[in-house]
Parts: sequence; C-alpha cells; structure tokens
Amino acid sequence: MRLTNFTRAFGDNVIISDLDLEIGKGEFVVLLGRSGSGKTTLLRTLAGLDDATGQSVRIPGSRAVVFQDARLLPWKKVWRNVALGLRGLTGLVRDKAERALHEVGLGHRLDAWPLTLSGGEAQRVALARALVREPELLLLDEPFSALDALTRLKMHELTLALWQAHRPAVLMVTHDVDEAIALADRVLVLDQGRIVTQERITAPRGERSDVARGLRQRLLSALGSGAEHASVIPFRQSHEAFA
Ligand SMILES: Nc1ncnc2c1ncn2[C@@H]1O[C@H](COP(=O)(O)OP(=O)(O)OP(=O)(O)O)[C@@H](O)[C@H]1O
Repeated sequence: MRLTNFTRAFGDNVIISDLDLEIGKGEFVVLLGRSGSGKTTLLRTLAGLDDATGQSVRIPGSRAVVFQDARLLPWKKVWRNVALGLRGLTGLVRDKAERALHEVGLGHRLDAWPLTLSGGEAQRVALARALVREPELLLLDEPFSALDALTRLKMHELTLALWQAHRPAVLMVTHDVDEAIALADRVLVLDQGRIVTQERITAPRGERSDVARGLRQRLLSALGSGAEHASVIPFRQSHEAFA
C-alpha cells in the first residue's frame, strides 16, 4: 500500500499535504494525531471512501474497515452481519461466518440480535466481519476508544492474535499513545496533515508496557508539537527505549 505526494484539501483548507506513506505486507502501523490532524481523512482515502483522490494512491483491492462504532445492522442476526457481502450457498456462508465468530470468541452468539450485545462484543463482531473477507489491508479507525480499559486490553490481545493468524497489513488510528506502543510495528504521528514523527518498535509486544518511557515521551511531545516542527521527520529504531 502506497501513497505518494498525497494532498487532500476541502476548498482552500489543505488537510493532508504532500504525504508519502508506504505500509508493507503484514505490517502493523499505528497513526497517532490530535483531533483535526487529518487521521480520518487519510483513513477514508485508504478505505476508498473518498472519491476525490487521484493517481498518487495505490491501495490493494481487498480492504476492510472497522470504525469506532460497530455499525451492525440491527435487523440482521449476528452471523448475517458477518456474512454481509459474502457470496455463495447459505450453508457455506453461514459456516464461514461461524468460523470467524469462533475466532473472536463469539461462537455462541451466532443467532443473537446485535442490540443484545455489549460494546466489546459488538466490536468483536465488527472485527469478524472485517476479517472474514481476508483483506490485504485492515483499516481500524479508533476501534476501541468507546470501550472500558479492561475490555480494551482484551481487544488488544485479540487484535494481535487475529493479525498474527491472518497477517493483513494494518493501519490503525488512535489517540492513545499506550495503545500505539502495545500494538504497532511502526508508529506515525500526524500533525496538520504531515507525518512529523515515526518510530519503529522492535521490542517483543509482551515486554513493552513498563519499559517504553523514552518512546512514550517522544510520541507525547510529537503530539504536542505545533506546525513549527512539521518539516522535521525524525525516524528512530526504538529498541534503545527498551534498554
Ligand atoms: N467533508 C469535509 N468537508 C470539509 N472539511 C472536512 C471534511 N472532512 C474533514 N474535514 C476537515 O478536515 C480536518 C481533519 O479532519 P479529520 O476528521 O481527518 O481529523 P481527525 O484527525 O480524524 O480528527 P478526530 O481525531 O477528531 O477524529 C478537520 O479540520 C475537518 O473539519
């Protein structure tokens, strides 16, 4: 997946400016940025939801998006929500949806109605619905920000397990620096439509929580930086933060 010199404006208001971004096969990239920095605009472009983008965008055909809210159709049972858009005989499609729901720990809720699910369960269904199509690129737009802290941690574990099993490239948008550190191979900080910092994290995911202070500090200060730093793009290998 690649964007080259990508610019997006609404009228005179330039939201993304000359952005270059490449995500490798199977790479987990997290995009951090303050409110209004252009994260959703970028994600919508990659999702193919923004038809005003031109040739500077090269994205794989198979993509799936999970949003902050699960966006399930309340009049369709859970398995039918997962099966939306899948073609084939009903029995085979149901089997596929069932396997996906098992993978997210909801094999027992196939025939439930979406409105009877908790917020965390609904997001699990949204993940199953995204992954059942085996996308090459999985786009996650603040998927866990409405969940409580404990559910969010469980969703991190699940997301990593699913990513390891299916290996899509991932671009996840979040406001949460700790979430970024816990999940990413690479963290980008977007500010006023430019990438102002990138950090590659090489430490094993299970060993990141208490030792990442240096990295955390750098990401927080990049988030706090203004346009005056917008042209500086430091790129670090972040293992030193874990020493
Ligand atoms: N369709 C649109 N028309 C005009 N302006 C838009 C449109 N979509 C987004 N913008 C503007 O683009 C800027 C970036 O918005 P965007 O939603 O990408 O930010 P964000 O980083 O995702 O913010 P948040 O974290 O609050 O979701 C904002 O100033 C917003 O007002």
